[in-house]
Amino acid sequence: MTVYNIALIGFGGVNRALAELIASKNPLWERDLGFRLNIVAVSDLYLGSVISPNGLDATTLVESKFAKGGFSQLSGGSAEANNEVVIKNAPADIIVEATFTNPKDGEPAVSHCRWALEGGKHVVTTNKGPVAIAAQELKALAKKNGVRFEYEGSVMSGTPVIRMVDKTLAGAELNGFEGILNGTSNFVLGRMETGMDFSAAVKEAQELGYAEADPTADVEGFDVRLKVVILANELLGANLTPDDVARKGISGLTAADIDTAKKAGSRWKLIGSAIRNADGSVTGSVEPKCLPLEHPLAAVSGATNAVSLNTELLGSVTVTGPGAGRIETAYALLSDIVAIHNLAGANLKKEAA
Ligand SMILES: NC(=O)C1=CN([C@@H]2O[C@H](COP(=O)(O)OP(=O)(O)OC[C@H]3O[C@@H](n4cnc5c(N)ncnc54)[C@H](O)[C@@H]3O)[C@@H](O)[C@H]2O)C=CC1
Ligand SMILES: N[C@@H](CC=O)C(=O)O
Repeated sequence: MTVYNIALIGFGGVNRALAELIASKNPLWERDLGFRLNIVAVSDLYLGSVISPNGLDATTLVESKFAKGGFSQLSGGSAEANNEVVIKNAPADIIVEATFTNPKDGEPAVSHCRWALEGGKHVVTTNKGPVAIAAQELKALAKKNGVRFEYEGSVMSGTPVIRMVDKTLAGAELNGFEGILNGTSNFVLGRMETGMDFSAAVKEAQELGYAEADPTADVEGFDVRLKVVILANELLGANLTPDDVARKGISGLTAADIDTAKKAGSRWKLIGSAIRNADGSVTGSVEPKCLPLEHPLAAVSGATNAVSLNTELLGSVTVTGPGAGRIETAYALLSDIVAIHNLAGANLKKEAA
């Protein structure tokens, strides 16, 4: 039986959801995917950190109501989030990075990824910071150390846009994309259409686990800007940084704007896009657009995301699916681990007794 030892960095909505899945689905994964996951360490800013070489019980981790610093109660635990010690010293095959996204410089998550890859540990992450800001460096580091840096959940949560386009649209000649890439802002706009106030709608998105720790990132377009950078660099071969992408969020939209659009048979959406220019350069942008109801992105509601890919050979191909949510995003981490598992010659497989 193949067992992957994993260390969770950050134990908020997403990594907690992964632990929930581990608690209930390991037997299914063993049967259908050929591996099970064993949590050997967790580190969280609020809860502290713990290393348990034989593995922590996922159900206990999920069900215990730990107070601040509560991991100190566990054997091998500390009230401090000793991320560096955990990443470097825990006997993990895979580091699962799901701390806050820092849209400015990606830190400290970039360092978390660096420490892991330098130590020959795979990284799977839903954190957009390291991917948008340091993907080239981290991919090169992974290659040098014979491991993988995987980040499917950094765009559109568990909806497999990065891997799907990479694998199944190869050769279709992608010229650009436009999409709804932030679940929170789409959810908020939908709620405002029903008459809900902006702040109440943001609060609801936070309660549902969609929003960033600071929801300004969602409603002001910073989150979409990172996702445009990730998709443009990954799928269009661009070399954009967040500062290269023009950005405008939805906070300036009033109830009257929403109402006027509705009466005109249209709907406001926060659109992230990128196009390849005639000279080969790529331009990205984030802005609210008032779309006619017949537009393919106009009907995308709630925390659902969608991206229309403009290809030379197929025309427009639209991928749609969950764009946020705890379990949905934890699934992205699982899909990254499946990708690692499926790689021929992966040297991390361990035959348990
Ligand atoms: N929730 C969602 O729907 C999605 C989230 N993401 C990204 O996944 C990551 C995790 O998201 P959530 O779990 O929803 O966030 P969250 O805010 O619920 O949890 C983040 C956790 O990380 C911990 N943390 C923050 N900085 C830390 C540090 N330096 N060291 C150790 N722990 C630290 C916090 O204490 C918190 O428990 C974020 O980067 C987010 O942008 C990506 C796609 C979808
Ligand atoms: N806060 C983000 C979560 C996923 O990246 C969103 O709402 O889309």
